[in-house]
Amino acid sequence: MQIEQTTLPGVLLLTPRRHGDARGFFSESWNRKTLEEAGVDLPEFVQDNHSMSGAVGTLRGLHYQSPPMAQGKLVRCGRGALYDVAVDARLGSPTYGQWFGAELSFENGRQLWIPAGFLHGFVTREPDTEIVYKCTAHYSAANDGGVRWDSLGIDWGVDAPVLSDKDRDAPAFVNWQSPFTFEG
Ligand SMILES: Cc1cn([C@H]2C[C@H](O)[C@@H](COP(=O)(O)OP(=O)(O)O[C@H]3O[C@H](C)C(=O)[C@H](O)[C@H]3O)O2)c(=O)[nH]c1=O
Repeated sequence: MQIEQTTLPGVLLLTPRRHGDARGFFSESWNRKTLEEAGVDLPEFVQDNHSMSGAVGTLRGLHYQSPPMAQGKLVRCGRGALYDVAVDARLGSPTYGQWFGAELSFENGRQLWIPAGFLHGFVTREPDTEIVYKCTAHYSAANDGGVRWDSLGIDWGVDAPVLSDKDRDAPAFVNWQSPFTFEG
């Protein structure tokens, strides 16, 4: 397991080992013990999500769930490729409003750990891209929220993404009141 810090303390890039052979490969995509032995202690996961986006340039985000249903997410790409982004939304954080992005793909096998208190979004780089991710809290429509994808200067690599109506109508970051506070 390769573990990399990012420019946002708390957000980690994880790359599980792949065992290749003539058939292809095998990889333990999630193993709590492996991470704990490497000094990474993630919260309990209670829900797995899986979405597929057909068109290149489909952008889902920037999303969050407000407390007490805030979600940490361990994100990976099951098919295709995507650019995954986390934004620090914790009021009082030294990195408040800062973002980090990484390409996650079937080929590179990389995963992004995004703690609760961060916005999450991604844009697809290949057709029929599938994202799978583990969440530390169950879905709660009442706590579901979003911030406009283009209101933080994020370099998504796309000018006119495919968006849901919800994402198209989301508030700009500057006009949004974060429900999260930095706890050191
Ligand atoms: C998130 C979620 C959605 N749904 C239902 C609600 C809607 O009927 C339908 C599509 O939901 P939505 O348009 O919110 O899906 P995404 O745009 O992919 O949203 C997700 O994408 C970003 C990148 C995230 O990190 C979040 O997990 C989530 O906000 O699935 C559920 O039944 N359970 C769920 O956990």
